[in-house]
Amino acid sequence: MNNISVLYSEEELALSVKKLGAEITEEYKGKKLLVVCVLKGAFVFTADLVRSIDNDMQIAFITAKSYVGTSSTGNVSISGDHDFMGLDLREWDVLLVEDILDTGRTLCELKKKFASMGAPSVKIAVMLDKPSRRVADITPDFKCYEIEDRFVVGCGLDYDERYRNLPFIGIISE
Ligand SMILES: O=P(O)(O)OC[C@H]1O[C@H](OP(=O)(O)OP(=O)(O)O)[C@H](O)[C@@H]1O
Ligand code: HPA
Ligand SMILES: [Mg+2]
Repeated sequence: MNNISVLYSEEELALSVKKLGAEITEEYKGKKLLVVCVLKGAFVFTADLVRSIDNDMQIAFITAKSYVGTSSTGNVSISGDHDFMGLDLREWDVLLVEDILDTGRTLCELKKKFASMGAPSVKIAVMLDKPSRRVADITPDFKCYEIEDRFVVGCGLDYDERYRNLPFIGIISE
């Protein structure tokens, strides 16, 4: 059994997400916003964040996977609906929503992909940023928290597919 200690409680996270939502609302006033949720990890954060953004928007989903246990394989596999509901990406300002920016490999790949489809802007919103582990040159445009190099779980984040349902962000130790 793993030990999990609370890093951010459900209550503090909710406040932080609301604040971020207000910031994003300002940024996208008058723009055509396409929010892209990066599955699986971002499903909880996206559901909370979009309800704190007071703009017209559409929401799409894409799947990206590169971790086994606590290790990045270094190989990001992207799958899912690449048609984006038939939208012409050249008309949409894209906001990629992620649970965590760690080495940066996942978001680097995704940013390139959406830019290559002609989106006028591709920005990044993350719940957690772990800059000390970065190998790709990428920074978040919007973030709730910057964290140290610890493996975290909860609110969508998993350890071998477990703990995504925890309502808080926790640090796991074996
Ligand atoms: O910055 P990086 O080092 O690329 O790490 C961040 C990515 O890793 C996790 O996804 P994972 O590959 O574990 O898949 P999951 O979303 O299904 O959990 C997390 O949800 C991010 O998508
Ligand atoms: O700290 C983490 N926890 C869960 N998944 C992750 N994917 C990258 N970093 C992490
Ligand atoms: Mg993920």
